[in-house]
Amino acid sequence: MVDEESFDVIVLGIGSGGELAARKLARAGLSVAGVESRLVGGECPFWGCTPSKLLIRSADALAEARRAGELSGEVSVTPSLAPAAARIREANHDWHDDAHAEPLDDEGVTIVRGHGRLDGTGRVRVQTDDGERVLVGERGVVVNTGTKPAAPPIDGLDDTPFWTNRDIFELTEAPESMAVIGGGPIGCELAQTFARFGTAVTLIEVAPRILMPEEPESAELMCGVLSDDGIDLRAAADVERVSHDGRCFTIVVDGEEVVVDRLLVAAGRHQNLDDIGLETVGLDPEATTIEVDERCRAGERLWAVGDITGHGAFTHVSLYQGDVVVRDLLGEEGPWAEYHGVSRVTFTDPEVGSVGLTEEQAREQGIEVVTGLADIGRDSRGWIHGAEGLVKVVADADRGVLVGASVVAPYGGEVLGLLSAAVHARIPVATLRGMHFAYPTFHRTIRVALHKTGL
Ligand SMILES: Cc1cc2nc3c(=O)[nH]c(=O)nc-3n(C[C@H](O)[C@H](O)[C@H](O)COP(=O)(O)OP(=O)(O)OC[C@H]3O[C@@H](n4cnc5c(N)ncnc54)[C@H](O)[C@@H]3O)c2cc1C
Ligand SMILES: NC(=O)c1ccc[n+]([C@@H]2O[C@H](COP(=O)([O-])OP(=O)(O)OC[C@H]3O[C@@H](n4cnc5c(N)ncnc54)[C@H](O)[C@@H]3O)[C@@H](O)[C@H]2O)c1
Repeated sequence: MVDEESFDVIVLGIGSGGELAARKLARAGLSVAGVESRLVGGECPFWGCTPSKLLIRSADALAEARRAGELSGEVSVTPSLAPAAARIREANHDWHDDAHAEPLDDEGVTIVRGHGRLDGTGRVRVQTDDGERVLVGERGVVVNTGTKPAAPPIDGLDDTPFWTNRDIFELTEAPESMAVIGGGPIGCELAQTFARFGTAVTLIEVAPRILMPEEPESAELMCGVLSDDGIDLRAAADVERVSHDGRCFTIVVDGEEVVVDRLLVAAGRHQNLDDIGLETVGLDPEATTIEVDERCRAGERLWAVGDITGHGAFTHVSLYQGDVVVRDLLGEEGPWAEYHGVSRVTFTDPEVGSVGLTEEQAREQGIEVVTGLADIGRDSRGWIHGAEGLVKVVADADRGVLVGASVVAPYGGEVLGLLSAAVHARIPVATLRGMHFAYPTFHRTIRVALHKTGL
């Protein structure tokens, strides 16, 4: 019989939102235990956002240096992954989580290392290296178990030493050649990055286009950009078989053999829900998401945050939901979660940012849609910069507000800020059109797109 340990709140899985919630709840005076089987902080700092954005920053510098030839005179560029690799190790302390665990410890959070499973309402059973512990959360349990890379069912793949995001950030040298399976955000960001470091990249996407959830105009533009980066891009492609001969991968795509040194699989994520005891709290263990209400409640004394809730697999969504849970557990009056203005940015060059609904999604919802599309390259700042890009706005003509928008531009994620505010706060298009837009900025192209809606 294991003694039960009592706390106010148990956080099961310490990803972005769980880390934030544990810290804030402990600071507010609650007793909190956090259960973590790998590294405190989760995917984002160790195998996700931070290392990928560090690599991208270095790759962007290479691309900018190469542009000097046409703008500023000759610059010779000899790419090396070493500085980026060193910055990644510096940022994540060689994959040690002290920088995340110690601040929690300082706030009084008890960190329990091991695999946790729900064990009925308000209870978590943890398998640690030293045996089992049973934690009881008097006020409840917050689940934040996140995702792991998924391997698609491709013949032979499992028998090969393919890489995922858990491997690629440990590299100190760029491979000579690499295939990337999956043209989502991870695949596109890393395909472009490695191409700029000199790797011969083949990017393979099963869907009709890359970046499928984005506007077709954004995806089409990025298809051209990635091809200009020298990437062999194959969309609507069927990967029939993968094999490895001890040295090279052979990937059979649409009947043709692609032979490469390395293979990165970025074909989606698997939610960590199948072994966390969902059945003990009346939830379906086969489910791919945990359904939550506007307070992120998933059941009796049960909350869920992050990728597992299906409201966007982004760090900022997990953090946003973490704050909602903190407010609910502390008895505050809200604000509660809304998802009509979730923004997302794929950090390719140019960046692809979007918020809210695409045109197609808005039409599917029966909205009276009008759109405005503007070319960044034809506006002053875009022309000066030599940039390719676009702004597309999706408006509800009946209500006179934007329900979605996309930006492809240098610093597109920053340009998106204004459009995110517009969608989130339902600012009338008429008000936006009456604004001042500084000249010459990239965000000034929003003015043209708004004009084209006719609203
Ligand atoms: C390469 C890459 C780049 C990305 N770039 C961006 C980006 O630029 N911007 C952005 O917003 N998002 C980005 N993301 C997505 C982002 O990383 C996730 O959305 C973010 O980490 C939030 O995840 P989460 O809070 O759901 O949990 P996670 O970060 O997945 O953490 C969950 C934690 O729970 C632990 N855990 C799981 N099961 C158990 C269990 N049973 N017991 C104990 N512990 C458990 C795991 O070990 C993990 O530490 C990127 C992802 C990848 C892979
Ligand atoms: N900048 C960011 O915010 C950022 C960056 C990276 C990842 N993320 C998050 O992480 C999540 C996971 O990213 P991801 O890119 O791995 O997944 P994803 O699900 O977004 O994209 C995976 C892609 O792989 C393709 N695919 C699946 N099976 C395939 C096969 N057999 N052959 C070829 N292609 C195949 C899919 O059609 C899809 O386009 C994303 O949903 C995103 O929310 C965010």
